[in-house]
Amino acid sequence: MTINTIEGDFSANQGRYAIVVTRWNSFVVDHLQSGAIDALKRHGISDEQITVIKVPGAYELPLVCQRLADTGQYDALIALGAVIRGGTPHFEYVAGEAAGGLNSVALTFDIPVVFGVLTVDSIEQAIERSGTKAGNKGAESALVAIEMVNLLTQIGTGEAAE
Ligand SMILES: Nc1c(NC[C@H](O)[C@H](O)[C@H](O)CO)[nH]c(=O)[nH]c1=O
Ligand SMILES: CC(=O)[C@@H](O)COP(=O)(O)O
Repeated sequence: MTINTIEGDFSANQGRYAIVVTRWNSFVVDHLQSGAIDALKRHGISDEQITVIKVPGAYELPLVCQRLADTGQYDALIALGAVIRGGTPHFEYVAGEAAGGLNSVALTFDIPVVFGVLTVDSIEQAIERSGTKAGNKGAESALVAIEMVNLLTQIGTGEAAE
């Protein structure tokens, strides 16, 4: 007996991708954005399939992603930002609300919302994760988006099984 396996792949360059990018900490987030775009295009996604939206900070990501998801015009959202801990508990609130809000959008609108928001303790950690020795979380997020679009396409809506 062969076990049925369903998994996303990178063979199909389908889908419409919105990359939602914060202006906060642009010195690293801009590198996340370029990494994400490069990864999408290296996997066959065309310029016409990509839309970039700029928001003030990570706290604004969920609302804008909610509005984008509600349009029905995108197959995946990639949320990119960098929340860098300072001297007060503000980090916890910004990072926590961004993560929770983005997950809520994904579940509410049945759309992949990839969490590409760095949550780090220092600028050095942010730099390491935006294209230097710890990779580029923007590029990684783009690959997650492609895989999820293909996976969910394969799973379907379940209507056909009824
Ligand atoms: N400190 C960081 C912020 N703070 C700003 C908030 O995201 C938000 O724009 C403001 O509270 C107004 O609603 N944002 C980041 O993305 N990264 C930070 O390190
Ligand atoms: C993540 C933040 O909001 C943080 O950068 C703010 O810094 P501080 O906690 O020193 O006000």
